[in-house]
Amino acid sequence: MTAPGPESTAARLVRERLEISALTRRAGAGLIAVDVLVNLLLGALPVVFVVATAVLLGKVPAAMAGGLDSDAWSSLLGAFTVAAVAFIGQQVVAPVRESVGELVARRIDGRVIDDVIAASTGTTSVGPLEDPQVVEDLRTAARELETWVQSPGQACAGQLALIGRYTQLAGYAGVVGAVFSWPAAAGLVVAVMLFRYGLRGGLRKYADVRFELDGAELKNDYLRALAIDAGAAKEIRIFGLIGWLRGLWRQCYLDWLKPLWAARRRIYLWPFVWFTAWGMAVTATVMALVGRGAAGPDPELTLTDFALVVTAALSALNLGEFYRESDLPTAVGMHAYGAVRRFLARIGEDEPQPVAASTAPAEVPEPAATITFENVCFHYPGEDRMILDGLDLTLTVGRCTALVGLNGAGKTTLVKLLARLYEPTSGTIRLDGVDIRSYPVNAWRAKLGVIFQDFARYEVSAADNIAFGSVAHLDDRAGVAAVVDAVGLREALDGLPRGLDTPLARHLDGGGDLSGGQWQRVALARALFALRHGSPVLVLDEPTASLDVRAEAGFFQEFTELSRGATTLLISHRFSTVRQADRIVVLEGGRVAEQGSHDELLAADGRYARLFRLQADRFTDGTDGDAGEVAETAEADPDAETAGRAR
Ligand SMILES: Nc1ncnc2c1ncn2[C@@H]1O[C@H](COP(=O)(O)OP(=O)(O)OP(=O)(O)O)[C@@H](O)[C@H]1O
Repeated sequence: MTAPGPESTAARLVRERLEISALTRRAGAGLIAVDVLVNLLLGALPVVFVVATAVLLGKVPAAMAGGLDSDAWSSLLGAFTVAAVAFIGQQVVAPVRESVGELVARRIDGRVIDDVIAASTGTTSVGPLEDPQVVEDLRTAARELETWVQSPGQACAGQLALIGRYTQLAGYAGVVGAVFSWPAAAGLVVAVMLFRYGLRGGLRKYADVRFELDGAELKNDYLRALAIDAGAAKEIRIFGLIGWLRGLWRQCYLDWLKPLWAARRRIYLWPFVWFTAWGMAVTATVMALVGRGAAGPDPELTLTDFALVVTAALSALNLGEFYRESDLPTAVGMHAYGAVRRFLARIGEDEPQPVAASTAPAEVPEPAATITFENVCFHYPGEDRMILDGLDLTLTVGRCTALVGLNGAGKTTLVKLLARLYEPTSGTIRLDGVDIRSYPVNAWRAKLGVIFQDFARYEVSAADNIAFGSVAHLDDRAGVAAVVDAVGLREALDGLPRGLDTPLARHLDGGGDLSGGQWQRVALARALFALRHGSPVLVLDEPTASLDVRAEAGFFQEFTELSRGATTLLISHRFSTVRQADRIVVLEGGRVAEQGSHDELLAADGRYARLFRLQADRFTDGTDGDAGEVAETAEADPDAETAGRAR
């Protein structure tokens, strides 16, 4: 199969317009009909006004001569009424058109946002959301959708607004053709379209350049957010990064704008001169023809006709201008929609295919004996390096398995595979002998309560933050209160303005915030809540990293009690936590290097024992007790890094 060649500009323009037309349909037939009608009206009314005004002028001499009671005066009044209605009608319809256009744009953007959200949240795997190209397309689309200025919806509304402008042009050309000459009318249309072609071509190229510089614009957005967000505010001040940040931001801003300015000069100047010259030549010819038609002893045109043709021709030529409501929104909005379409197309590409249904039921049975990783290999999409390389591991149901290993050994990656956020590159994960991929993914995930190292901190009430562990039981206040007590959060939450109902974000009305360790307890409570509502497999990635020494010491004892009967996978660098697990697994080189109980591993005197003793040596030197870090040892021996974080 040969790869498709580059698309010609004309083909791209046609394709983009067809895509936008197809998108426009999503505003709904009724709303589109109203928009088209309003645009037709807005296009016709100025033409009616021009004709009525010219007719009015032509009737003035006869009306003046005939007096107030004459038919000529009545006829004058009739023309005046038509002109007045056309004029007032324009003033009334113009804002209506704005509103209807805005409604069309918002409705379409709402649907596009729905699509984007559905696609982002609908993937089985999180892989596509970490693909740099997908992320960039999503950010580009989101930027235009959030500002509502040059969004896909605005492109649709802008395209519909052209109906008004071109109706007007057709009306003026019709007047010139009917009253004077059809070739002159055609010449006017050609002149206007030449102006428009030059202008829209320039805008299209400008939009191309703008989107080519997307990377630079996104970098600017990042630096601006970095400067004003609270997240990095502390470090920026303490490390004196303000000057660096300002300088970099200024540099990035110029790196983005300078090519844009240069392109703008290049894009607009010569095409503008070229098309304007042609447009003016055609215009001059038409006007000369009109002048000749009105001159001489036996003119083709009466005075009224002449006034009408000149006004219509000049009004038509005015339409060669930039259309504020249409040109830029269409040019940029179409690009934004291109980004949306690319995002929607790519996000589905890496989706794992379910294995053949075999004999597995749609419901996931209660784990009975084991969860096994069989010869599992895995590398992240787009990367060659194997993170897991022939991993064989058995988790015994109802027991606690601790997973240890150096930073980057692949512990969190293993959890992602267990939760089917990624699928193994090869190998299989089984529940009691059945490939977990043969179950519906959501049914499988409902069996898990996973708290990652970087667990989510939702800006909702404390109660919901916990109850999200089992969203079907969001109203179970007694259950929430029970796990709050279990993880020792009662006092901290009672101290918040609205207790359990306090939104956990200070910028929200009546909101409050928690310390890092308190947030970690919220995450633990979420896992417990999941467990109590039917998720028998608990995975805790660094559950004690932010707990104080006393809380950490009590953690395991309490948690064993609370999670009795659950299958627990515990990842920790703290050996005081790890040692109490039923089984400990050391991960190294993408495989299990050692496994056994704490005593067995110490007796085997292997890697675990060495790491543990490094910690124990520190522990027994009497200087910093259980809370001591093995910093010096870790620095001296990279192998000691795990132990260095163990307390
Ligand atoms: N989305 C990703 N894309 C590419 N590589 C990744 C991705 N996430 C993690 N990695 C890489 O995979 C390797 C294993 O990471 P993982 O987070 O599983 O390690 P870990 O054992 O949990 O480490 P730590 O103890 O520091 O938490 C690391 O080298 C990391 O850089």
